[in-house]
Amino acid sequence: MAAGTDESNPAGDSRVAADATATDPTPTPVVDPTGTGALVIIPTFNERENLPVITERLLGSLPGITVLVVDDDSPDGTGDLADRLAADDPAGRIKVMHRTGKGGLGTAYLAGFRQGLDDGFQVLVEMDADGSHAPEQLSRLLEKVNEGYDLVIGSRYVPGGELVNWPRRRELLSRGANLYARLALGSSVHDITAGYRAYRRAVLEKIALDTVDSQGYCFQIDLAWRALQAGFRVGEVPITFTEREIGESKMSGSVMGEAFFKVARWGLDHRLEKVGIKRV
Ligand SMILES: Nc1nc2c(ncn2[C@@H]2O[C@H](COP(=O)(O)OP(=O)(O)O[C@H]3O[C@H](CO)[C@@H](O)[C@H](O)[C@@H]3O)[C@@H](O)[C@H]2O)c(=O)[nH]1
Repeated sequence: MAAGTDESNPAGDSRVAADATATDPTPTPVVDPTGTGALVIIPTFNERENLPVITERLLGSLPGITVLVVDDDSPDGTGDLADRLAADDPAGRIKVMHRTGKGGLGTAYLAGFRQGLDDGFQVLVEMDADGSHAPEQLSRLLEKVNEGYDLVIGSRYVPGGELVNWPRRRELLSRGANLYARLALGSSVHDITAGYRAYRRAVLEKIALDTVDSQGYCFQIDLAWRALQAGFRVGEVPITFTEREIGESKMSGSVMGEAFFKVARWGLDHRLEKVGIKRV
C-alpha cells in the first residue's frame, strides 16, 4: 500500500488512517448548492480576454460563490479589467487583489488563501483563468467536500477524466510528472499537479503556509503532499481539462526543474523519516 493512502479505492480517493471525517456518517455540508461559503481564487497574468468569460461562467453556474482575482500587474491590463468587472457586479461577488510584478502562481495562491481565511470562507478553490477548468464542474468538487473530504482535486487521470486539445507534448509531460511524483512520494493521488482543487479551510490553517516556498506548479504537489502528511482526507473527482484557446501557458524549464528536485527531496525525507532519520 502506498504511504498514507488506500490503493484499494478505484475511484481515486486517497484516504489516510488518522482521518476523523472518514468515520463521520453524516458530515455537515460546508458549502450550499449555489456555492455560498466558497471563495474561488483566480490568479491572473495576461488573461484579459479570458477573465470576463470565466467569471461570467462561474457566477452563472454558482451564483452564491465569491471570486478573488489575484493579478500580478499584468502588462495587458487584466488588473484594470478585473476592477471593472468587480464594480459591475451589483452583488459584490468579485474581489480583486493587485500585486506588484509577476510573483509566480504559488505566491499568488498563498496571498489569496490568506485573504480568504481572514474573510472567513469555509472552502477555498483554485481555478485557472483560461477556461482549462470548466466552472460548470466546480459543483462536483464542492459536493465531494460536503461529503467530508478535506482536499478535493479535479483530476484528469481518474476514470471519467478527460483532456481536450492538450498538445501531446504537454500531456506526456504532465503524465510523466504525476508518475514521478507517485513513485517518489509513494502517494496514490493520480493528478497531484492539477490546479483545479477545493480545500477546506482547516487544511490551509494546519499546513504551515508560511513555510511554503514553491514558486511554480510544484506548488500544487507541495500543498497536496503537506495535506496528505498532515492526515487530511484527499479525494479526486474526474474533470475535463481543455487547452486554453487564448493566451499562453506560463510553463517553463525552471518551473519543471523546481518540481523535479523538490519532489525528490520530499520523497527522500519521507523514506528516511520512516526509518527514524530526520534530515536537518
Ligand atoms: N498572478 C499570477 N498568475 C499566474 C502566474 N503564472 C501563471 N498564472 C496564472 O495561473 C493560471 C495557470 O497558468 P497557465 O500558465 O495557464 O497554466 P498551464 O500551463 O495551463 O498549467 C496548468 O497545468 C498545470 C500542470 O498540470 C497546473 O499545475 C496548473 O495549475 C495549470 O492548471 C492562469 O490563470 C495564469 O494566468 C503568476 O506569476 N502570477
